[in-house]
Amino acid sequence: MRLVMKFGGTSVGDGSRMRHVAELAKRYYDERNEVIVVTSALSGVTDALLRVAKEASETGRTTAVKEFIADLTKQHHQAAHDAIDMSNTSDIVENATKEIDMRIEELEKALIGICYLGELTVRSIDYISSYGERLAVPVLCGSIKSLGVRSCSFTGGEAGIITNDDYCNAKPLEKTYSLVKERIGPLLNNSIPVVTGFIAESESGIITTLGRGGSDFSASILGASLGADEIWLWKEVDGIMTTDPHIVPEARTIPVISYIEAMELSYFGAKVLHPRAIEPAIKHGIPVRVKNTFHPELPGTIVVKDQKQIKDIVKAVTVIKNVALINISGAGMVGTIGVAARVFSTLANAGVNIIMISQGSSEANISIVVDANHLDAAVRALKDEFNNGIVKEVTRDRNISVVAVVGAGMANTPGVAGRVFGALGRAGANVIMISQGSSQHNISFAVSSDDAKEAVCALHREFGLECEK
Ligand SMILES: Nc1ncnc2c1ncn2[C@@H]1O[C@H](COP(=O)(O)OP(=O)(O)O)[C@@H](O)[C@H]1O
Ligand SMILES: N[C@@H](CC(=O)OP(=O)(O)O)C(=O)O
Repeated sequence: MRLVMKFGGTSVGDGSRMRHVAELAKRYYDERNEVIVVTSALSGVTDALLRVAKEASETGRTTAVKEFIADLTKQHHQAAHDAIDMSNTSDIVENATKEIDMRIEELEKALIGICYLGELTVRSIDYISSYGERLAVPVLCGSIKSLGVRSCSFTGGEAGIITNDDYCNAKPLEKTYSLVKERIGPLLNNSIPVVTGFIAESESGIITTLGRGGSDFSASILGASLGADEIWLWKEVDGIMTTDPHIVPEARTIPVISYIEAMELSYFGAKVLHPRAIEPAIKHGIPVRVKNTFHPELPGTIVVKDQKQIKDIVKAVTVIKNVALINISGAGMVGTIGVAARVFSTLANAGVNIIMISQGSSEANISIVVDANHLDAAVRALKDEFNNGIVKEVTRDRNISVVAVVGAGMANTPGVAGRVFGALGRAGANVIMISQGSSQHNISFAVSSDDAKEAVCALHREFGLECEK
């Protein structure tokens, strides 16, 4: 089989985990599979890079940059020593360490530059955050080599992933698919190529990123380009589960799920998949498997085009935190044509990401859930736009979460909404806003963040998701 295997940040969290990942890749390679490895940054490194870049631009403190660089160097040197087997040769660890040092030197220069400039553009954010993955590849590639398997490393751009220049959320261009095939395809019969997840390159060779959590997307792009038999996303969980196991420990693994359900789950906040991760896989009909790096013997979840038999009405419950509610109200809105259009174009022009919308039939009120980071910009833009009395009030609430129940079995099954809201009522969770897409594959609603955990637990119980069927 031709397999693209992506390992997330927790899976490559340190040197001993990297070593385990290298052994896993070798095991499948030795079983006569063609294996391409995609790696994320060591867990926490992308967050740390973004934090230090922001601090550098705000405070200009070069000493803080130097301290960060010293820690990062130590962390990656240690990882290289722990991941790379030195019983045969010390060259591999020396080469990996040299590459790490070279990358870190470039990174330090860029961060010091940001200190002096005092500004951080989206292009610089992508450049800085790319170093998480660029520091991880020499370690993983070295680890695989030290196990006696040929390996070479690539950045996403070197592998052929070419995007538009929508920094921080770049989209692959069509030529990616043939370029990756041309560059990586010929290497598969006698080596395990290791490619950085998350990062790519624009047509003019500038580093771009595919958005946070974007390594899943990279794996899917590579899998689609190379006509993989399956794309395997290795994580710290047993698969796609009925809800986040960190919220409800009784969550169970979903053995089979359709593309559409998996996409809905990720749109509604299940951090297990990047929201765009399976688009290329869908387009090329490639199954995606989610597996646990630390329990490779478990089958995980397989995401397929169509599920033959749908026995569960609701497959999973998700929660999106970090959102906020805006309420736009005023008697003048009733019967005034074009208010909604003005609201949405104003928010679009302000770069606000809208998560949920609801308008009562009285037309005197529009409620919108937005990304919490966009709240201030959204309220400012709406107040500027409606300063003529049609809208009386624009209010905000930051203490909001969106909970969703997802499942293709909900379509045409009467009574699901009744059960959802009945369960929430019994749990004492106050529903602030409701939305159901016409696909009938999800019902989502906003609650106070204080009620979110209870709401998720109540729905998980109501639909029998915690017990084996
Ligand atoms: N429905 C779900 N099923 C599985 N994991 C979920 C779900 N919803 C949220 N999660 C979270 O997604 C995370 C995915 O695993 P992780 O190893 O962090 O992935 P990656 O490193 O690829 O980003 C888990 O830590 C888990 O808390
Ligand atoms: N390192 C990047 C990309 C990524 O996908 O990471 P992870 O696989 O750990 O979610 C991030 O943190 O966003």
